[in-house]
Amino acid sequence: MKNIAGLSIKTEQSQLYILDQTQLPHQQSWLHCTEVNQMVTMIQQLQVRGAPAIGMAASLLLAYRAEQGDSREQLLQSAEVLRAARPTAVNLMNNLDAMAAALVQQDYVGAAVECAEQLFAEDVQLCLQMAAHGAALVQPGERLLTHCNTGGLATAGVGTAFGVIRLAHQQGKQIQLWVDETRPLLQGGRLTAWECQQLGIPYQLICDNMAAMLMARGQVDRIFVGADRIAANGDFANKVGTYSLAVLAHYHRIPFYVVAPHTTVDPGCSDGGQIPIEQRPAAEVRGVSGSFGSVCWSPEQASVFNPAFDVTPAKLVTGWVLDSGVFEGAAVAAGVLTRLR
Ligand SMILES: CSC[C@H]1O[C@H](OP(=O)(O)O)[C@H](O)[C@@H]1O
Repeated sequence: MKNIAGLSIKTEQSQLYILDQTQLPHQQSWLHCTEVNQMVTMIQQLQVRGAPAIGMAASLLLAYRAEQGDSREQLLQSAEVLRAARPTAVNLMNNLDAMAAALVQQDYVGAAVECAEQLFAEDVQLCLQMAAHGAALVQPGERLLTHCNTGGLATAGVGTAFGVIRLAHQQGKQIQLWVDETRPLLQGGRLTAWECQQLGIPYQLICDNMAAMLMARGQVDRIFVGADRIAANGDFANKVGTYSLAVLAHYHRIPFYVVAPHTTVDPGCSDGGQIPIEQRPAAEVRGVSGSFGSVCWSPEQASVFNPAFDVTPAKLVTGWVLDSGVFEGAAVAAGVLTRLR
């Protein structure tokens, strides 16, 4: 396996390393990953996270196991174990489907390694294409808002929604960025803020419940969010809190865009009601933990509802920024998303 250098995933001398995102922004800790169950834990604990990144980590782990001499049968079984790690991000399933197709070839070791490397390289390019299409929508001086983390930490490349924002900044458009902290796991406050610091993007961190006031004050010009799975009709699942942003944007007539590669579209889901939504541990809502320590601020017996994602209906979306272009309501209603692959 050749050397690969992503912001949160890298291979060196055929060994796989994952940047532990639960320790960011205060600690950069690279974890050496060699085992399937270890990768499952990393995905489930969001040490590696983000729809494309999850898929890349899983496929590269399988390629590593192939080079270690695992049999075809072992590798196909490992792919099924990895597939069950998290249910919503369809990129995980798509990557594992591609790896399974490679594993039936006679030289399954070489095919698995080549497939994993190609998937990574493809996502790098898809990110650049999404960024170009999306940044063209951004007018000079706009105040943008984003939710969760959709940058290099969540992908193999520059990101999805954050890749758009990053390129608009690099194009000198003088954008300002509102960053939703994104409770409960704070992907915005910890990870997007960290990526903004690395890139010199002017941002202000807000609690999720402050977005409405900013929109009411006319201080948000455009919203870009990512996606974990897009249904055939354009409904999409994304980090919980996205739906409320979309409703607010609709009410305040603010352009609202979802940014994702075509590998996040699931033609098998006719609408958002068919997207499986991951339910996560109660402890994540009762308190918080990370490199800064941990604290539980709720009664330990507090009953908790903790869906990792919510579904935004297509009717609330201004446009879908994909690697092949920007699509608006009529095209999506006509089924364009199902003809992209
Ligand atoms: C570029 S996809 C990022 C996508 O994944 C995040 O979820 P999680 O942090 O739970 O993996 C969030 O939904 C982002 O939009």
